[in-house]
Amino acid sequence: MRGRRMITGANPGEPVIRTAIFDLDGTLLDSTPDIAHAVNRVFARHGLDRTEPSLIAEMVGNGAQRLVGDLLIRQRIPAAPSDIDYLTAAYLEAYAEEPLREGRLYPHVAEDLARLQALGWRLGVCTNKPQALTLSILEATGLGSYFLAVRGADSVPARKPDPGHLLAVLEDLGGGTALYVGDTEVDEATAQAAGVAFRGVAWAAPGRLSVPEAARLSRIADLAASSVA
Ligand SMILES: O=C(O)COP(=O)(O)O
Repeated sequence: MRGRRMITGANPGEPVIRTAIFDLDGTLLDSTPDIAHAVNRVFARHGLDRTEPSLIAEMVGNGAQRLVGDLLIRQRIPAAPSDIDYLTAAYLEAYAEEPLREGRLYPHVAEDLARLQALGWRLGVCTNKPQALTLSILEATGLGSYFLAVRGADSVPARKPDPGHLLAVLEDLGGGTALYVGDTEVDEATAQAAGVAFRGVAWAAPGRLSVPEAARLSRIADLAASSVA
């Protein structure tokens, strides 16, 4: 064991899990204000409607392209794939200018990741954000050093809910048994398809998870206490 403290499973003989992979938006970081700011800025430039951040929070999780496409559908704007490509590129460019404007880590995230790391956990990120933006945000929030593997949507052949996305992060971490921690149905479906145990966070937006509230993590550090699948 690499950690200073021995973690034992609930029942003797059950495997002890010390690998955790995290979703980013809505799980580690409340990025809704920054996503909303960037996408609304670009939409306004093209005479399109503004969308309330609270509604955007319900739509994030399937990547930038899908968010832009879904916002256009909501506004009943017929758009060719090339229009969606163009607006997505403009949105991501605007976002990259201010990767951390008003976005904030959820309470205790940094200290809890530090605790898991100190206990010898291998930690990774599996997000549908683009890789470069993900790395900028991890650096800006000071979380970068906790993760041994990070994969954004454009660093794999197919993004979440394709199980290959999560499994690529797990392979980067050396394989074995892991937990995936997320806040949306996309994360839940990805974990299920990959055969990885899932933990939902207590601060997920209403209606996005089927995991009962009582079974959700109220703190990330709670993973250390329930590390058996
Ligand atoms: O959809 C996105 O842009 C990112 O979402 P995720 O970090 O929850 O995967």
